[in-house]
Amino acid sequence: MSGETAPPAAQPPETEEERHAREVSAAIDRQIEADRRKMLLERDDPRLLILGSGDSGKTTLLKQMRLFYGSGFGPDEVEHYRRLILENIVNSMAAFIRIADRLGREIACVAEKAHFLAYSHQGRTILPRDLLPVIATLWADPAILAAVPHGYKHHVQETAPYFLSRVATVGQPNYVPTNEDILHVRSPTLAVSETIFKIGIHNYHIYDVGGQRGLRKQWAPFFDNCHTVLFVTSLSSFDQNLEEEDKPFNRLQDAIELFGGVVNNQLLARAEIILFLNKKDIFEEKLKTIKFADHFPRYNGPNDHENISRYIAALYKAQRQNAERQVMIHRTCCTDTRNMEIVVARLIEGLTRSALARIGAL
Ligand SMILES: Nc1nc2c(ncn2[C@@H]2O[C@H](COP(=O)(O)OP(=O)(O)OP(=O)(O)O)[C@@H](O)[C@H]2O)c(=O)[nH]1
Ligand SMILES: [Mg+2]
Repeated sequence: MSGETAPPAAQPPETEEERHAREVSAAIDRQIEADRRKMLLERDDPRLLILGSGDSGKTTLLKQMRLFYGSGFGPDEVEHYRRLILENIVNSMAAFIRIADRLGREIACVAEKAHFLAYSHQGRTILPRDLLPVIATLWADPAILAAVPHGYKHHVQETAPYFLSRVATVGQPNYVPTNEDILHVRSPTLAVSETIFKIGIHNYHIYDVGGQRGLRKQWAPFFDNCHTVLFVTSLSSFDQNLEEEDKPFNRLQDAIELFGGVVNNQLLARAEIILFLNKKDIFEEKLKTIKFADHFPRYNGPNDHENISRYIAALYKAQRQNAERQVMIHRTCCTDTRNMEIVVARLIEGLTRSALARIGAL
């Protein structure tokens, strides 16, 4: 052996096809590496799931967060909400007329009733000018006002009086809904949405789901990697039944059982659980005329909101199989920006602390 190494055999030149394959493979490797880096970077982003039954205020909570941390509502969205407000006005007035009729209450403004009933809003994006005083007159009619407290039994949107009482203004063709109006619009969520806010050093990923019974099977894929569940529930639903069911089923009871499924779910075992007892404004108003014990006969305390909201909180907490599991509770009115500013600021402060602890920065 001379110790010399033989020169490497000459490589045949790369064909056009091989060069193309090599470039494609390198591009795939680069993409995989970019995805891996993105995943590592995003792995510690706080992920929040807003869960709860339909109409409890989940999307309204998200709207408040968008006002505080996002860029608010763009012109197309505002226009979308303007149209929904008009639909809400027409549908709820039609429902109140039906309820007044069913109650045997005679509507005094006969001509306005006939005018309204002859109107069809289908395919329209504005209300005719002559309809605005008609609706305003009907809204002041004692028979319609008597129908309002019965609206919830007939699934009329709770925020209907907010818009009906301002029909002369919000019904104008050039009306631009305010943020407060937008917070009051009901538009059921049908598919899960993701919103990302940059707050401090973190990108918060927030998922808003549809809470109606038929939509809850969409939730589970989002349980993996969820850091925090914001479970939104309506205090005021204690005297209401679910809309979608054939048999009457109490909405508060449904929400409590739904909470049990979430708090005991193994995939969420490490997630923080924050419970929002929402719609405290409607709740307090209802308790002036409705006895809680008529709907929850086991309750034998006074009919006041402090005692009853404590009782309702205990019903939720009793769902935990692990009694050590922490559940932070906020009593909220999600349509009230001043109330929510404080609640959301405190929430984000806590979540930021948890997020920093997760990456070992605390
Ligand atoms: N008065 C009052 N109304 C509220 C409150 N929170 C939400 N609402 C209203 O309740 C209605 C339902 O709220 P959403 O946020 O759409 O409910 P959701 O939980 O997202 O409902 P789904 O999308 O069907 O699951 C809207 O008209 C809101 O304006 C509250 O605290 N007080
Ligand atoms: Mg929603």
